[in-house]
Amino acid sequence: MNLVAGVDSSTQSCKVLIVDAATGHIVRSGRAAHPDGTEVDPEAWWLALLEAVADAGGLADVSAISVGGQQHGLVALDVGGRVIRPALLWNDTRSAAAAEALTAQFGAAEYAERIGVVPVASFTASKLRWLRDVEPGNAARVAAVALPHDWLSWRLRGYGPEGSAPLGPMLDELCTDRSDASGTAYWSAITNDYDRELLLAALGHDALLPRVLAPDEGGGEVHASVLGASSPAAPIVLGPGAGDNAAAAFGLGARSGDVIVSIGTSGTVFAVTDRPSRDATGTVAGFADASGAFLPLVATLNAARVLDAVAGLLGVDHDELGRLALEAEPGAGGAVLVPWFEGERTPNLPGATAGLSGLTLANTTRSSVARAAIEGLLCGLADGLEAVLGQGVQARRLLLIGGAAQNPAVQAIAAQVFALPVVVPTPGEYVAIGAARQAAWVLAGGAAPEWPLATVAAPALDHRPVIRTQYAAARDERAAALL
Ligand SMILES: Nc1ncnc2c1ncn2[C@@H]1O[C@H](COP(=O)(O)OP(=O)(O)O)[C@@H](O)[C@H]1O
Ligand SMILES: O=C(CO)[C@@H](O)[C@H](O)COP(=O)(O)O
Repeated sequence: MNLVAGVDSSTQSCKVLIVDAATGHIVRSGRAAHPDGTEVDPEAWWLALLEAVADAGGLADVSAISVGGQQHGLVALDVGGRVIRPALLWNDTRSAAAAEALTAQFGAAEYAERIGVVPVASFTASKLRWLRDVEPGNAARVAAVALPHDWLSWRLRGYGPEGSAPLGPMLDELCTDRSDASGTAYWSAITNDYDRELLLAALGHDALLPRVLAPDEGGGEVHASVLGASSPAAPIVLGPGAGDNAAAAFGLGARSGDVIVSIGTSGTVFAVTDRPSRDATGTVAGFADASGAFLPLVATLNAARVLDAVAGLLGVDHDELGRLALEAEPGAGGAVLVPWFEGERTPNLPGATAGLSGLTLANTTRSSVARAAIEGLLCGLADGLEAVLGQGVQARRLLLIGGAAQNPAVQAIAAQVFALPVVVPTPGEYVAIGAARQAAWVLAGGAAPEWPLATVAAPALDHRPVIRTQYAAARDERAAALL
């Protein structure tokens, strides 16, 4: 049996799957936690990757590996390959003003036309501009800019800071892929090239950027010494890797008619298309996918953690939160949670806070609050779905994935919020599965392997328009009050 490994270095944790390259069957798995916070020392991701690999039984019998990772995070490297400051993550909203400054400089329409995205706080370019404005000394030291998955792949190949990596700081060995490059806001999925003028506007000077590999192009080999005791007998081929959403689409084998809704730390709505999108409102980001196509995507900052917070407030676990929510009627008796706990990206209100409204003596109950939390989270994603469909995407079904998609109440309420058939794939780490599929593709060449997708639930369509109608009123009122 030929084994390949797929990694998901996501916001909250690192997950590793060891998979049969021929069938996609998962043979072993491992995981390790990431630190909390919106800025993280990348070394913590590296240590978590090594821990997750060990937890998965090592890579001694593995022939290829690919790394999927959270998008956009800024890993700024100096000339010696050292990380200049903790990485600024996609959910760090301090770069909101920087995003506005970049957009004002070129105009939203020009950004959309040139690179398919308009800057928001999450994108790497906005973080570089923030660095230049707020930490000019650090900005001046930037010799190369990497993303989380690029940097981890580089470390796997044995490169790294002088003195602590076997092959040293060879910055020109940094590689990335189309999907992650498209989340920087200085690489274009339309031209397949970096836009250096946009990089200069962000950072203030030029810097080395990772070489963008083709979807099935090998990105070197894992350096035996970085794996310690589990070092393999034969070389392990490294795939190009991908941004986590693109990796998930690849892992699901998404095709025309599929729209994916992922409820992890971020909430995302996306589809694989054969044409690039250009949304000058900036709501839909025109990213690239992991197969050579495109990935129009809407992201929200507030997703699974909305349920974590409300479960904590009610003093219950996720199962009980779901049970409580299903006790209340659709619409939660008029109680609405607009869940902008961490500011929001869609709509673009980085300074927003959450609000619970419509309370009466009748609906101020644990079950209504639990339902309002799930409805509010899903309504934000339903707004995202509308925007994706507005880009001409055809949708026949919605694939629900991510940590919170495993909750039966989330599945049932999704069938009430979305006016589309909802399908829940078997619970799984689809980002890591996509990375493993990419590794298998690079290893074998030819066409990408076809792995079957098992589904676990398909809740009957039960559309209840009241949920979105009352949410829209509360959302608009809250947004107006914040502006
Ligand atoms: N049954 C569940 N119900 C609701 N939320 C859940 C459930 N299981 C996991 N989660 C939440 O899902 C999140 C992790 O999902 P995941 O997709 O792995 O996130 P990420 O990839 O962003 O790290 C956590 O916030 C966790 O609390
Ligand atoms: O910012 C985005 C997409 O644009 C996020 O989707 C990040 O890629 C983080 O993903 P998770 O860790 O929540 O999976």
